[in-house]
Amino acid sequence: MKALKDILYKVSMNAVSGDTGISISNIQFDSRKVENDDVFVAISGTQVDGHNYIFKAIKLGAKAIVCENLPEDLANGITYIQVVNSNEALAYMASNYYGNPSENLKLVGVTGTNGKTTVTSLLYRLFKEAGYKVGLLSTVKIMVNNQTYNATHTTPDSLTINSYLNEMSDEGVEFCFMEVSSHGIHQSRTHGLTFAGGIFTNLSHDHLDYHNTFAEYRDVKKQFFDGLGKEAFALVNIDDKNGLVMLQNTDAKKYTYALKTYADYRAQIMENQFSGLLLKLNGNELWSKLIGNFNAYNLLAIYATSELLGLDNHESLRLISQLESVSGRFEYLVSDEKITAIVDYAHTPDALKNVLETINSIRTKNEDLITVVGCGGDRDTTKRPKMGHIASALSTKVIFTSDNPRTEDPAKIIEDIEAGVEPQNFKKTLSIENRDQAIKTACQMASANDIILIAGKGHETYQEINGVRIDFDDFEIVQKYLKQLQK
Ligand SMILES: CC(=O)N[C@H]1[C@@H](OP(=O)(O)OP(=O)(O)OC[C@H]2O[C@@H](n3ccc(=O)[nH]c3=O)[C@H](O)[C@@H]2O)O[C@H](CO)[C@@H](O)[C@@H]1O[C@H](C)C(=O)N[C@@H](C)C(=O)N[C@H](CCC(=O)O)C(=O)O
Ligand SMILES: Nc1ncnc2c1ncn2[C@@H]1O[C@H](COP(=O)(O)OP(=O)(O)OP(=O)(O)O)[C@@H](O)[C@H]1O
Ligand SMILES: N[C@H](CCC[C@H](N)C(=O)O)C(=O)O
Ligand SMILES: [Mg+2]
Repeated sequence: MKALKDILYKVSMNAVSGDTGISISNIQFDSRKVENDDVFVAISGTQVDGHNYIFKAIKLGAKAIVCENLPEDLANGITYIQVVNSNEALAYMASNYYGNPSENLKLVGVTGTNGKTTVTSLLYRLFKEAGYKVGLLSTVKIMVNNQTYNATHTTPDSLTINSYLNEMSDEGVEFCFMEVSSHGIHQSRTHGLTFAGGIFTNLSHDHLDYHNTFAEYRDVKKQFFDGLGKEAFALVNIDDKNGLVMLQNTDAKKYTYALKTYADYRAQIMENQFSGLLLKLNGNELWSKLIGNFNAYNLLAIYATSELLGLDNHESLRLISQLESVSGRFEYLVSDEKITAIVDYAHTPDALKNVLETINSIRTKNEDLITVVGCGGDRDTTKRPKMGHIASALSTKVIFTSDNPRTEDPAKIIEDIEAGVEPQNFKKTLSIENRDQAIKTACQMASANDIILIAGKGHETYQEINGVRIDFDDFEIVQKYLKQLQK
């Protein structure tokens, strides 16, 4: 049991009714999880308003209610706290409840449209190899040093974040790298955390269903940097024009990285091949097994962060050169018949363009590039034609297929993608709704030295159709068909 008034430290309150001296058991923001002596935080969401469940929470045993709007009839014996912002209140309460664990370790947040999983996961591995206890909160998985947990979100809710940070702190974890999504910032999931640093990778088209306009999306990302303290560092990619925007109002120490312009951390690409990248990085040579220009940015961010966190430069260059690609990010295999299959999580127009340009820059013109791609349902519909346009313009052949349709009709999603194909590229495209069959067809179409790119789902091991997740793994499927089709 914990004292409610201690949990409310820093929470901005408008009114209090009842006793805040009471002890509470747990914090809940979902009425369905409430048990005796809990405090229920009512949040107005995108689907329903948590305020409608206050009475239900009380029936299940809630002793205290935190809400933005007080109900008309206040129940006897219940403490009501009216707050300015329920999401922010929840974030402070979660942090207080777990003893402010973000202060016990060096927490680094990575934000941007693409590259967050790559940068956080590789930083996790780098610092582990350097001998530290490390934590990771990422799209792919959560790590508390050596313990693995499944991830449900890129940035979990504030209670979950603080619970993992608490476990990390108990384990003696010194560094934690976490992805900070725009949804996470907007819903204050990271509010009140003490960050040792923040990294901005890039900004391009995504999530415009949620944020309405690109400017709104950018400003949400900027809020993360506005919230950093003066002891923290803010490290931004200034080849992206939004990099400097992120630094405009931050108190943090400012650092920049770039390939194309002068910056604190800069690199030149000396070689870019299928076997990896050779970079000149702040005067040092760095060989990496990672592939593609965009990974040069990720490597720069990783190197800069390791220096800002105090790692020896030569040691970190040595360790970075040993890092392998992250699961589902440019993961590839070469079949006995010399067909290369690449599985990549590119699910935004920019990521797809980067990955296709990378493949085109390292393949010879007589090899075909066959792309299999779809778009997720219940997500930004405006990125669909853009992805259709890019895939058909930059590949020799394209098969449009289903991604995670969620509650949408996959055929309709494919139509949206096809709408972006320019007439001269029509003949390169075909559509096969069944993703398994689409991958099989790509394997049948390919001959020796051709490259198959399967984009959009990367590490995912499921396909979500109408709320049900069926087993589905792009990598396993392409591996299976390439083997089966061996002559
Ligand atoms: C659009 C979105 O971000 N939604 C998140 C949000 O849910 P919501 O606002 O829709 O919640 P709601 O259903 O309207 O309910 C409002 C409140 O009423 C409560 N409630 C509801 C029903 C009930 O019976 N009782 C009750 O108390 C709910 O617990 C909630 O507190 O808050 C929930 C709790 O934190 C999240 O789980 C949920 O993530 C959904 C599942 C989701 O799919 N989110 C995706 C879009 C997301 O967050 N993605 C980002 C980024 C991905 C990227 O960058 O590529 C991520 O960080 O993962
Ligand atoms: N720095 C980068 N710039 C542009 N594209 C990138 C970069 N890094 C990775 N990508 C591309 O974006 C895809 C997704 O990368 P990654 O998973 O690291 O991004 P993310 O920001 O974590 O995405 P999400 O928003 O889904 O969590 C990769 O598979 C690759 O195609
Ligand atoms: N974090 C991203 C992942 C998209 C992956 C893609 N496979 C899809 O399902 O749309 C999102 O939730 O928008
Ligand atoms: Mg991610």
